[in-house]
This record gives sequence, C-alpha cells and structure tokens, in this order.
Amino acid sequence: MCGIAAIVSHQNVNQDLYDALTVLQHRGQDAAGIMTCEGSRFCLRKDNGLTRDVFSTSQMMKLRGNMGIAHVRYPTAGCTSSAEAQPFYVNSPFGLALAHNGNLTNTEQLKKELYVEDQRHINTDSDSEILLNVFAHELQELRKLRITPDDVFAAVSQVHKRCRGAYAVVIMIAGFGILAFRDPNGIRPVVFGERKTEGGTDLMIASESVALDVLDFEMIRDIEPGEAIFIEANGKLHSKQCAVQVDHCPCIFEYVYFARPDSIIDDISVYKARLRMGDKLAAKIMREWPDHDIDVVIPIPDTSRTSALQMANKLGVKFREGFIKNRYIGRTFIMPGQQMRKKSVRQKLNAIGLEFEGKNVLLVDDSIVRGTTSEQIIQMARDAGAKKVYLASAAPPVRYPNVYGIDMPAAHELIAHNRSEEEICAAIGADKLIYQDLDDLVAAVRRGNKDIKHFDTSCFSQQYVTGDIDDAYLQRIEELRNDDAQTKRSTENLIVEMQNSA
Ligand SMILES: O=P(O)(O)OC[C@H]1O[C@H](OP(=O)(O)OP(=O)(O)O)[C@H](O)[C@@H]1O
Ligand SMILES: NC(=O)CC[C@H](N)C(=O)O
Ligand SMILES: [Mg+2]
Repeated sequence: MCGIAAIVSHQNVNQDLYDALTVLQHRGQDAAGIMTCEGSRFCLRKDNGLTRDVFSTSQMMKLRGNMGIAHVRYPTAGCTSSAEAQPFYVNSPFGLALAHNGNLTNTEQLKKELYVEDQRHINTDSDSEILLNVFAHELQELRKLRITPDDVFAAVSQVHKRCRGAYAVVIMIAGFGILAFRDPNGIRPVVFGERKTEGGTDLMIASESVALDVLDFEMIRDIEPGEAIFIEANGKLHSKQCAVQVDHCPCIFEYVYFARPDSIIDDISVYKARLRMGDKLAAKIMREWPDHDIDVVIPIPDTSRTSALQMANKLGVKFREGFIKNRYIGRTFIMPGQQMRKKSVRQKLNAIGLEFEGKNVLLVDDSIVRGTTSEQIIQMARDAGAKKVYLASAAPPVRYPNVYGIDMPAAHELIAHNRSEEEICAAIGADKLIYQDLDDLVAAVRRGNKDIKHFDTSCFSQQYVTGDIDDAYLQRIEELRNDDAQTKRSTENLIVEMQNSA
C-alpha cells in the first residue's frame, strides 16, 4: 500500500505535503517523494527511506510552488530501488508527474503496447511508470497545444479502457493543475477536501481522510470509483465520471490493517469497523466455546488494539496491555524481506511478565499473514510464563495472494495457504486459534455503508474483482515477486537518477 497526496494552494505547498506524508507513513515506509510546480517548472526530491530521512531543510526549501504531489512507497511491483520511488515524471506532453497507490494487473501487455504502438520508453519495472505513460500517450493523442479539463478527463477514460487492476492516482500537469482518479472498482481509497484561508480556498487530495484532518482541511468526499477530479492551478475544481462501467469493491484489508483507525474510507469509519470486528469475533467465541477459560485479553500492538478492546468488553474478560511496542520501529508487515520482518518483531514488541504469569491469555491480532508475528509472540507469551496461549484473528485466514497493492504475491509464503486451521494453529504453536468468519468480517465493515454491495476479499476468498486473474498470472507473479526473487532484483537494479535535487 502506498500513500498519495496532492495540494493546490495559495502559498507554498512543500511543508504541507511533507506533513501529509508523515501522516500517511503507515501506508509505505520504503521511499518518499515530493514534486512541486512553480510556474511551469517541476522541483523533485525522492529517495528510499522514511519521510523524515528523505528531506533535508535545504532540499525542502528548493521544493517551491503552490501546487504539488507526494508519495510514500510500499513496493508491489518492480523492486525497492530508489529509481522506483515516486513521483514519476515524463516530459511529454506538457510535463507530467504521477503518484500511484495500487497495482496494475496487465502491465506486461501495456508495456508491450507502449513500446510497439505508442513508442514510449519505460525505464524501470514499476507499474506506476507504465500507468503514467499510458495517460501521457492518451493526452498526447488529443494533439492539442492548449488543453481543457474535459481533455484531461477524455485521457482518463482511455486509461480506464486500457489499464486493469487497482489505481488511486494523482497526476500534476505542469503549469495547469492536478488530476486525481480512482479505478472503476474503487479498490484503493482516495478522498479530497478544502481549507479556507485568507488567500482563498486550498484543495487537497489524499489516500486517507486523516491527512486532511491533520492539515486542517475539511473533507468534501471520496473520489467515486471511475471518477476523476481536476483542480486547476487557480483552484477551480472540476469532476467527471470517466468509466463506462463501475462496480464499487473497496479492499477490505484497508479496514483490517492498512488504514489508520481515525480515517473514514467510503463513508465507513475504520475505527468503528474494527470495533465491530471485535464484536463479531467475541460472539463467535461465545457461540463456539461458551465454557472458555480465558483469564485475560491481550492485543498484539498496534493495529489489533481496537478490536481486542471490544472483544474483552463483550466477553466480560479483563483487557491488559501485555506487550509494549517500541515506538521507534515501524510496521513489520510492510518491511521488505522476511529476515528484516522477523528481526523487527522482537525489536518492536516486549512482554510485561506479570500479565502472563500463570494465566490463560487470549492474544488478539488483526490478521495473520506470513505468521511472522504470531509465531514469535506466542513464544514470548510462553517465555513470560503464560499457562495457555490462545490466539484470535480479526480477519479470516489469508490464503491467497493479493494483486491489488498489498505485497503478498507468493501463496507459499502465507502461513494459511494449503493449511487447515488446526495445522496453522500447530505451525504457530498456539493452544487454540480462532479466526473471524469472512461473512462476519464483511458484515462488520459493510454496516458503515450499506450502499457498498461487495468488497475485494481476494486474499481470503480467491475471488478477484477485476476478473482478469487466473492461475497462470498468479504463478508468474509468484515467480517474479517471491522474497528471494525480490532481494536479488533490488541488488541488481541499476539506478538512473533524473531530475532529483541533491
Ligand atoms: O503474520 P504476519 O506476516 O506477521 O503479518 C501480520 C501482522 O503484521 C501486521 O503488524 P505490523 O507490525 O506490520 O503493524 P502494526 O504495528 O500496525 O500492527 C499486522 O497487524 C499483524 O500483526
Ligand atoms: N503499494 C502500492 O500502492 C505500490 C504502488 C506501485 N505499484 C509501486 O510498487 O510502487
Ligand atoms: Mg500488527
């Protein structure tokens, strides 16, 4: 998952974009970038690392201009090289820069078309560079020296026809304005809002509403699936539905893990959705294990806390903070490479012995993906003296790859793949394992917005909403993107620096 942001303001946007990236940091920790536009000139700074490490004061001062876009990256295509950090830039037509959250599923075909038919050069393995070039080609095809918002929307319509997969996107057109659009399934979130200032009204686009809150913007609404909005450099806002057919299926994993609890996505409060996940899971325990002997409920920080607290309330069992999280270690699941993820769990979480000694503990996590966290945490609970260690997951077993912007491409790396719940329980060393049922998860989220008929639940159900995913595709991305293949590729990648301020 990546985070995207864009602002059209009446003053310099560099600091606001930086602040937005720090608020969206939980969506991507590998790379960060900001591109601003002053007049018709772009200024770019991007590199691998956390937001706070990528931008020095002198670099920030060079990012001049009243409009700009920004990105934090969690790679799901290509490699972790800084050459694939975003925003991406192409000079023709007009000068375009893009920041993308999601993952395209027909990149091979598009890459071929771009080379053979559109005569465009692609310099990296990133799907986002491809997306930018498809848009650039379609805008160029209009053969206009001066374009209007309707021309921009016409190019977006063509993008919808050619691109498959998940894409929430911001694109800056030099000197003209900022465009944002969402794929026809609305898989990834993106919202926009406004801030009234003495100089006039500023407009902002962001992956999550929390970024608007923190920068004092009022949320206007989510961008609809298939819709595009365009903000002219003078602040004038335009919008248009650019897809012929839309079928709203937001990614349910945003609610489970990715998004911050204080965000509202597609009118559903992430926090409330997680509380309801706790309710449902507690109800399942009461139904299927009425004579349980749980002494205490302990969350595995950070994300599971909301559901765990609600579970404890429902079960009428004490809630205790048995693990303390080192606040200086980032999220482990989105780190690259299993070795780093494994080491980080221990560095990140430490047990408070007295909460475990002689007790039957129910540990709660939001999800179990590779099992990296649960395996270690269960051992830590035992080492701290727990009598019995039970584990509950607020999401069902993650058995299938995600192809829409979450980096779980290799089925064999998922602990639940080809395993029954009993076998998973044995593999992670728990005394009992309770998973949320998929219907309950969907109901917990959907209650916030009944207009949403379906969610993308592919990693639990193997049903891919874009309808273009078959076994051969999954096999190919597994070979390309399993942990070993990724490590090899990132060391081999040649970094070509362009337009990057030092
Ligand atoms: O089974 P795994 O492969 O370990 O993945 C699942 C775990 O990873 C995530 O935590 P993470 O540390 O990334 O972030 P958090 O602090 O927001 O919970 C998630 O909340 C689970 O705890
Ligand atoms: N997680 C994401 O949204 C990733 C965006 C893009 N596919 C990349 O790999 O950079
Ligand atoms: Mg966690």
